[in-house]
Amino acid sequence: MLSPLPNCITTPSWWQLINWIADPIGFQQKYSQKYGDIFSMRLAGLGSYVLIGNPQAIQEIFSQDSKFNVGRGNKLAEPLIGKNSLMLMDGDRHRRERKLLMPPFHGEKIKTYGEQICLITEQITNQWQIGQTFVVRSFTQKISLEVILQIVFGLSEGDERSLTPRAYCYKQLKPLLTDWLDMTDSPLRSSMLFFQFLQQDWGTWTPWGRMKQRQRQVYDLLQAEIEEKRTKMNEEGNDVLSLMMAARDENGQAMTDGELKDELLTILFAGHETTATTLAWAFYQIYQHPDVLEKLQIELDSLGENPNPMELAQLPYLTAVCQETLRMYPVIPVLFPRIAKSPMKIAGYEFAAETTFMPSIYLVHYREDLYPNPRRFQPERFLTRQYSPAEYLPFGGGSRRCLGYTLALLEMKLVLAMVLSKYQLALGEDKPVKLQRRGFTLAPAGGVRMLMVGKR
Ligand code: HEM
Repeated sequence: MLSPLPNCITTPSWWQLINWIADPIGFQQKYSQKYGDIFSMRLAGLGSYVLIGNPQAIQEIFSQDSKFNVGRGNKLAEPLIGKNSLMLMDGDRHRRERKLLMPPFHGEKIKTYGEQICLITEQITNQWQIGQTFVVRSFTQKISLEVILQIVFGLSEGDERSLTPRAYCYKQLKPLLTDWLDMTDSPLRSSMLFFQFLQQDWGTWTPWGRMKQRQRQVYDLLQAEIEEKRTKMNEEGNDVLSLMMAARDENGQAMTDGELKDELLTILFAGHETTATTLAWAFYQIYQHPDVLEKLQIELDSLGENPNPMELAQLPYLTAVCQETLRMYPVIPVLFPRIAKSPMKIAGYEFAAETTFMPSIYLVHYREDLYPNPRRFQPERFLTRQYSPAEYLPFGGGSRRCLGYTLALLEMKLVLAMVLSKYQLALGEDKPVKLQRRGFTLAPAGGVRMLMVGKR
């Protein structure tokens, strides 16, 4: 017999939704203390979700991937990334699309991006002045946007004197994208993503109208860029867009312009904020722990001057610092919702078809039994213990595992390595930095203020 959903939160569903939007971490802390590592919430207008912080149950979900629909559960993101996004696909279509998109993000290809990431970091940090304070999240956001524009979209400033169509597109896209993403930079402004009644396009005097206007402008620029690239298909093409345009599925079909544009936006949304925010947290933790900073600098110095990016990426302590940052600060606190296609048993409970499960990265990453003193930043734990995919899941798992995790990790390591080996920085403020919702992600409120003390 089917059981009712386990451990249902009893407050009204509209109240649960408001609390989920305002503070998803506080929400999960409160109810996991009350109900344990599996409980159910009801979000008004969105439905019921079973939140799971139990690694065995998550392992059961990962190992039965094909029994869930995931794309359908990501419907909330459709107004931002378009209906042709990988994130909204299921079944064979999802498998085919992932196969098309995967090669530029893995294997040999990824190695070629290292030099470019180092160059971008150098160009942006060269602008720092001694004695200057800056918001570290704005700086990491500049880097990660530049990485996406150059490596994924294949755009760059080019020659200032002769503004080519590509350089024009780059110049227009940069402020437009930043502006667009900043439209959901607080819980209140993010609420339009969750409440359908706020999604009214009544021109530029409504927040949603402004959002849609920016989106149309971005789509027009991307369309122009795709057409321009198509005329030069034989000449260039080390960027992800060129590789996507050249890719063919097993029936010899190329991606349509609509698919290309939606996938570019998906990559932008999935890859830009996430990496920038995680890097900001890494700086925050490293500069709060002088012993961690010292160990990192000794490790980096051991490679001598101008080390190869791939050597940097393999440093064990630097890797552990990135892993620990991703553990403590999951930018997306829960994985994509998994909707059961048919009745199923998870963790001993019988669930009906259409039950939606949300594996919680946050709940797993703060388990005392896996991570003793979970509130303490301790990179060493990753040097002494191995974690299974259901015990450590910053990039999700199974067939939906983050497409860009190799690029994200490479970018994190190289940016940290470049900055820590060249500059002396300090935190600009003593007070603890809190988490704040930014769209679908969680970011440091205020962005982490830092001071440029000098060069090393
Ligand atoms: C620190 C940075 C990042 C974090 C923490 C992160 C995390 C995640 C998580 C948790 C998921 C959901 C997985 C699941 O439900 O099982 C995901 C999916 C995804 N990520 Fe990332 N991500 C990061 C960077 C990136 C980058 C740089 C890109 C691309 C350049 C990217 C592209 C994607 C895509 C396309 C998906 C959807 C995959 C699918 O539906 O098949 N992410 N990411």
